[in-house]
Amino acid sequence: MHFIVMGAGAVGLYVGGRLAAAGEAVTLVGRPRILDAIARDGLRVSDLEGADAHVPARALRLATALDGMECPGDAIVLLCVKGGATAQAARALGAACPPGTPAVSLQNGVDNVARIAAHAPALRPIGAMVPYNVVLRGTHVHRATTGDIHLQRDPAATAMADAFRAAGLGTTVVEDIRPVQWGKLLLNLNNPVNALSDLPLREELQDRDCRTVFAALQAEALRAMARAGIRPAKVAPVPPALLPHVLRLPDALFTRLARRMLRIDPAARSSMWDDLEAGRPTEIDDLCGAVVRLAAAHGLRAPCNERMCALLAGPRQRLTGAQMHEALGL
Ligand SMILES: NC(=O)C1=CN([C@@H]2O[C@H](COP(=O)(O)OP(=O)(O)OC[C@H]3O[C@@H](n4cnc5c(N)ncnc54)[C@H](OP(=O)(O)O)[C@@H]3O)[C@@H](O)[C@H]2O)C=CC1
Ligand SMILES: CC(C)(CO)C(=O)C(=O)O
Repeated sequence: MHFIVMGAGAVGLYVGGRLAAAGEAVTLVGRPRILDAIARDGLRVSDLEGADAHVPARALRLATALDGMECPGDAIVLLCVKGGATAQAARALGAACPPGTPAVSLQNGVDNVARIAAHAPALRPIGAMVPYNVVLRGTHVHRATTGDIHLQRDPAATAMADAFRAAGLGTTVVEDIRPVQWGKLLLNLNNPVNALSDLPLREELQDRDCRTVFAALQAEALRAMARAGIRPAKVAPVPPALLPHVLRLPDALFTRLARRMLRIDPAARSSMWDDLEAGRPTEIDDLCGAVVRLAAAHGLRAPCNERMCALLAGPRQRLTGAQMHEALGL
């Protein structure tokens, strides 16, 4: 198997780095600002449980574009770009990879498999879900929370899951990835709250004002999902329907009940915080925007998610939980 990581950022470098450390053939396709440093220093891959490996640059193939690249017949693409970059990445992959090449979306949101199918119809898109947070600092990627990667069942998924597990990437193969992706989206509704708060995840989740904003976004999403007949899978230690209730608990009770949820590296922040800090477009439309669209398609409105989309569309803001309450009209 030859893994092509399309989008060498936090998730792509973590997954690709672990596979390469286990001896798998890995090509990283990414930006010069990241790949030049890896070409010089190699890649360090670590996790919350203490795994720590150095992958020398010679164990990786590094490419800034797919043009002219020989795509092996046994290639598996791991698509790790942000949702807004999926269409362009899929078109480049479709032009470079043999028909039928599996393209696994390790992205957040619920729309990327359809985007791959629309922009690269000859590839075989496979849905997946990455539950954990990854922190990228220079040439060091660190998994800052826990959980298993979930993969849609597919003829290619069994061998892929074996390779992932052998590399220390806990993996579960599921019959239907859609409910899992909707379950993850419920958790990702914290991304804009975390990004606006400008706090590390662990601190932000210990702030009740921030948690109640997160809960309001989730409550609207749960209502829309129920109306649409979507039953989100349990991705956190708490069942989806109970999440907003647990988030609204007073701090002391929440901290006691949600001990597993708070098992987060103190430095970890959401991927949306990374984007805001770097001045890049965020995935707000794939998260809150998806809730707004689902609600609208089923005769509902999701006003808090609508306002969150508007807040993230404007200039960079830093808001306390109380200020977010006011901005969302809570
Ligand atoms: N970070 C995290 O902890 C988690 C992230 N996710 C999800 O995983 C996905 C990836 O997130 P993350 O790893 O944080 O993203 P990053 O922004 O860290 O990495 C994506 C990288 O891909 C690059 N890129 C984009 N388009 C191309 C292209 N056509 N060719 C080569 N490189 C390209 C980007 O460059 P540039 O910025 O210049 O466009 C960027 O360096 C997202 O959907 C995210 O929501 C899921 C779980 C956890
Ligand atoms: C793991 C989680 C939910 C929060 O960090 C995430 O998916 C992200 O940052 O995008």
